Amino acid sequence: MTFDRSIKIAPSILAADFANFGAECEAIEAQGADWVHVDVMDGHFVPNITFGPAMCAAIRPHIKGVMDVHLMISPVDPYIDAFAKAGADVITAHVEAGPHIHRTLQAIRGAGVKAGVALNPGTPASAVADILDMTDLICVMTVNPGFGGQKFIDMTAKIRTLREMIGDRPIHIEIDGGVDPKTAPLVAQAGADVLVAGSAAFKGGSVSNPAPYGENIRAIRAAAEGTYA
Ligand SMILES: O=C(CO)[C@H](O)[C@H](O)COP(=O)(O)O
Repeated sequence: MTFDRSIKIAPSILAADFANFGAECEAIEAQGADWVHVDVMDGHFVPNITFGPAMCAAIRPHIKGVMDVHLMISPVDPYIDAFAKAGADVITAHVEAGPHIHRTLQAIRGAGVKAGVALNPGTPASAVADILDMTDLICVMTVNPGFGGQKFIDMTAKIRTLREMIGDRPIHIEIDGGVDPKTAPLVAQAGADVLVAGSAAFKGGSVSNPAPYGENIRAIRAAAEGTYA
């Protein structure tokens, strides 16, 4: 996985057909997704339960590109090896999920995986100031985590602060929650390069009618790149 700052669209399979994940991953990639985002929720750190490492391992053969695993779980450390073995390219843990984010990031990189750290809307940019050199991605939550389809919370000031703090380090800024063609330009202009989109990416389409996925992804990308009419 090489680093670049171009806009990457990462559809969240939280909005896909839960009975058909393998085919959904293939369809969304064929329609232009750059990364596939997998939202792991435990019913403890967030009030919803989704899937675990076995599901990630099952969909891995259906994803050609980056499998981006967002852990909304606490504790995190006992599960890192399982998600790494499942084939994650990026594993992101929340800074709020425990007292030892430094140890968690070390463990993720130690497993040979890119290490991401996520910030809830109520957590300031300063929470990652001392861990930048061990971080490959900062996920700025623009909803309170737990569910898809929520209203976008404006975190553009935080994104700008993070971009300044990062300087020339090779760290992605990922935005997660309520990203659509209206909100994508705000976060891209502020300095984000990875845009997670669930509802806005999958809306109107299906495995048997995937063309809307492509239209949705092209609209979000064009908006982020400043060409959306
Ligand atoms: O992490 C998440 C929720 O915790 C989802 O990835 C996020 O909400 C994306 O869904 P949508 O684009 O529908 O808001």
